[in-house]
Amino acid sequence: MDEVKKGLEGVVVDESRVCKVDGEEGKIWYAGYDMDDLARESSYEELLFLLRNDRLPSGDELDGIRDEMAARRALPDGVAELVDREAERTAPMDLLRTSVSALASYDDEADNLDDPTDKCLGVLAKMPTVIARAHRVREGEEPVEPRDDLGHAENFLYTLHGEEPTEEEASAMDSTFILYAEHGMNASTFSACVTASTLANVYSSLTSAVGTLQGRLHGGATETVIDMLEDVGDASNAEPFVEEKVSNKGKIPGFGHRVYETVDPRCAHFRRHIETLNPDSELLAVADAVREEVEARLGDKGIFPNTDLYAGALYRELGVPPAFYTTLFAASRAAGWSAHIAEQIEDNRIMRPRVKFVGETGRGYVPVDER
Ligand SMILES: CC(=O)SCCNC(=O)CCNC(=O)[C@H](O)C(C)(C)COP(=O)(O)OP(=O)(O)OC[C@H]1O[C@@H](n2cnc3c(N)ncnc32)[C@H](O)[C@@H]1OP(=O)(O)O
Ligand SMILES: O=C([O-])CC(=O)C(=O)O
Repeated sequence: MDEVKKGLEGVVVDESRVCKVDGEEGKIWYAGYDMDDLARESSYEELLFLLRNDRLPSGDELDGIRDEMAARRALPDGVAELVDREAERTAPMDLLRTSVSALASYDDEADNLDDPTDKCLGVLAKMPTVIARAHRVREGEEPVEPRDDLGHAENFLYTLHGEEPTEEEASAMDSTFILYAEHGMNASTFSACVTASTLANVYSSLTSAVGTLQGRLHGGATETVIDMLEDVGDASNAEPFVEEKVSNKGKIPGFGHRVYETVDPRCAHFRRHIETLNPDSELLAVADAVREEVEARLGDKGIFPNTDLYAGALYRELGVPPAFYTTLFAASRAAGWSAHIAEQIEDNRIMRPRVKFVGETGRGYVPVDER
């Protein structure tokens, strides 16, 4: 009864139709569809439709969700002002979290839970706008308003850089949104579900999730990986770097996963896009060299690359500064958060685990002047 499952390892909290992660085989299925196929063939908007409706859209339905997302990209004036005011001094993930929270103030029916997915899509459409705007303000550049004739990923790069991306760049960006979109009951999704289980509004649930993704054991690893690759500097330094980490029992960012016993299947997609955009990427060479050393030393222990190993190197090729990497992970994962929030609300029971009490009882209270 009182067995403690530290880190909730192996605990099954509910049923879900959203995503199957097969950690033994290294496969991901989004609503029954192979993630590998979707990452190559699909678009983020199509995935949003799939997660919402449990089926792929017709051509008209796909146009419909694209138009709907595009129409919801603009920020309320108050949130645009918040971003403009805070972007310089506030870390991007903190600002994204605060902006998601602030969006509740501009929804007259924020607490209405009749169609949580629709409300989440309104937030999800705006997250890239917040990110691009914050980046431009930090750089001392004029914000670029979103365009409704561009897809979700293409529009993000357009608002970030002020010019339309190439087809390869837009396709790589779209892939990153798909790759990071969903991954079962990970920490940030769990956090969203705990908040949703109290019947809090979706702004609260999404804000909880953004906050949870920030940590460097979860989404924040996208940024620590880049710091590590830059510190290593050259592929020839990978061996002594990994040797030193292993002998000091240090954790190497971008490796290890609670679910995978093999390489994370998303790595290959991030990697192939880096190769397409820049076959001479030095960061890619360093990441590959570190990977080879880690697999040789820790593969027996089940330590393999996770999705974050190559993500930063790809974001770099797309011109995204490192401080914004985790915000893009959040903007992508919002798809999964939304789907799980909807499932939670549809068949809800408040989340309320227990802790095993190991403290004392019966301590006699002594008034302060007698201590
Ligand atoms: C999108 C994502 O969130 S993916 C994960 C992103 N996070 C990272 O890349 C950070 C580095 N990785 C880690 O810290 C962990 O692997 C986590 C947080 C992802 C998973 O943690 P857990 O499932 O709790 O594994 P735990 O930390 O207990 O590690 C188990 C063993 O593997 C080792 N290990 C786990 N990850 C690593 C790593 N990255 N480098 C070296 N050793 C590792 C641990 O030292 C531990 O060894 P021990 O049994 O000898 O003490
Ligand atoms: O599933 C997890 O524990 C971590 C995660 O979010 C991911 O790998 O995308």
